[in-house]
Amino acid sequence: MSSPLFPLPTRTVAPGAVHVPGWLDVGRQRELVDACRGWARGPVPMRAARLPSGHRMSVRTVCLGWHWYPYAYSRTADDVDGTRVAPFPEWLGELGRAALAAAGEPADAYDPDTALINFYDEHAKMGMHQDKDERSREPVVSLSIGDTCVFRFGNPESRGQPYTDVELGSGDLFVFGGPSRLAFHGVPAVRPGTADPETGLSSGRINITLRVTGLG
Ligand SMILES: O=C(O)CCC(=O)C(=O)O
Ligand SMILES: [Fe+2]
Repeated sequence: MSSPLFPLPTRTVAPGAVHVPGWLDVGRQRELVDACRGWARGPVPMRAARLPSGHRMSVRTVCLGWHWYPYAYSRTADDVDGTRVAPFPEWLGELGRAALAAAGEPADAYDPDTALINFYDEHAKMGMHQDKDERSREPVVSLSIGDTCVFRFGNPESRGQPYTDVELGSGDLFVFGGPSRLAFHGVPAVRPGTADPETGLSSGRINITLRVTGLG
């Protein structure tokens, strides 16, 4: 729920990894859903990225600022149609700074230059991985809207234990930086039917991550 009667407290899941439940109010979530609908239309269409194995990811993704594909960033979507990716809007950078401040992290100098917008249908998952294609080790800011998911947050050494399964609901913020910046993480399950239609997303889950690429 985005506006629970008794909001869950902020929780440090691992050093540098902070979960802030219900950070985005429903109005803000609705604005983000509308913006995501626009970004998904283009200039680069939302797509399921193809992995080096030849398989496609079950999650569909569109990017701003820099286009991510397994496993690099570029200014043009060379694995889709060669189009230049949409710019990263300044207001998302401001949202990123507000997010870090809400998580109790230093925020003033945070200047993300890319956003990955992931859409999960009820069957989509994301395997355990590190976000390591960025040259910068500035924190990742993650925002969730729609269906609740299980977010598995682990350690920088391996895909295995120790990890913590966190339920990320609509409006939740999760920040990982510092000693957890390269922690393995993934989404083993989405819980269908848990979205609040008030956000404008009646089914499925959107996840937006803001990152600093450190690329020129
Ligand atoms: O969907 C999520 O919560 C995580 C997404 C993620 O790990 C990624 O895009 O690299
Ligand atoms: Fe990730």
